[in-house]
Amino acid sequence: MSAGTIPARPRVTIAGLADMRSQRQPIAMVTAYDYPSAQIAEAAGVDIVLVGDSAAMTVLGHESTVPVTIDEMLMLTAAVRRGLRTPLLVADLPFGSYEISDEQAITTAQRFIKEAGADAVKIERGGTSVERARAIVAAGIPVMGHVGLTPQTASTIGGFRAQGRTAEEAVAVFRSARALQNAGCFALVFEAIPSAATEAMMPLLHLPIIGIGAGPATDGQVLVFHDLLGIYDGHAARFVKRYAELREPMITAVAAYAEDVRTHRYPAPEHEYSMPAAETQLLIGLLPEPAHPGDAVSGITPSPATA
Ligand SMILES: Nc1nc(=O)c2c([nH]1)NC[C@@H]1CN(c3ccc(C(=O)N[C@@H](CCC(=O)O)C(=O)O)cc3)CN21
Ligand SMILES: CC(C)C(=O)C(=O)O
Ligand SMILES: [Mg+2]
Repeated sequence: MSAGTIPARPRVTIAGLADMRSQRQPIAMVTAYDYPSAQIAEAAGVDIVLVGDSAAMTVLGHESTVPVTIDEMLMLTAAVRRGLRTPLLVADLPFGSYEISDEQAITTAQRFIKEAGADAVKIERGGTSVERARAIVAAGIPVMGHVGLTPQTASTIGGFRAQGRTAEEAVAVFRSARALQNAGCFALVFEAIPSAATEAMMPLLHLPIIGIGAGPATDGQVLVFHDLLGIYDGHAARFVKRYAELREPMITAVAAYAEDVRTHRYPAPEHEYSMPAAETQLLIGLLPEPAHPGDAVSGITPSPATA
């Protein structure tokens, strides 16, 4: 069945996500960073697409999420917008783009809505981020929170490590989650939190919780596009499940192309454009005389010795 024959799914809304939580209908979320990955997420029928600042690592090759800029994230988000219709489009606000003041947070969030077409933004952590979330929501922009392993501040939490593994730490995660809920967030990401801790918190929260490495008790799951497709070369976290191993076939395809070029198997006749024979004859008359033997071959500058 071609995509055109499938009836259009209604757009996913924030109210619709709340309904999914109350009806215990799991929410599927995936990251995307460009037009083709957005089209794939659309065709796959996911509920939420996140333009994650993980782009810093998966797309831009940085070692953490910290270096990605607002302008880089805007460019990626705008590309995803062009490939997406149905899922809710959430954009990560990058490190340094919302922490300074409510004014900075609102200004940055507005750019993602106005310039890139995001439906909502996501910010990390409790603490001062709770006030930022409240301010952005008050400015009319939906906010998703993110607690547990917060990669933007990995250096202050001991690296890319699970959070809330002691009762005391788990209570701190819960307090952040509850504060973000009270600040008006429409959903939260729980990242790298023991399943038992997540399970204990779920009945105490009323908004959709999307987990990544937070066990099965959450209302939904999120995975990074490149991780689930097997095209990310870096270390895979414990929570990653690979649904495909696309890196090897991609390398094989590009290597086959290079080999075809080197052995003159590409391009074949079906890849060529044709020209009427009479036009070719006319062209030869119009072009300068071919070079004489010993002259420079076209495109190659003669060396002083042979010139
Ligand atoms: N490709 C990719 N996938 C991600 O899920 C992801 C990113 N990049 N970049 C931003 C953050 C970083 N994330 C990460 C990265 C590594 C681990 C990891 O390897 N953790 C170890 C140690 C856990 C522990 O001991 O507590 C693991 O084995 O899971 C976890 C989350 C999640 N996010
Ligand atoms: C892993 C998800 C939640 C994320 O924040 C990202 O991809 O940047
Ligand atoms: Mg992120």
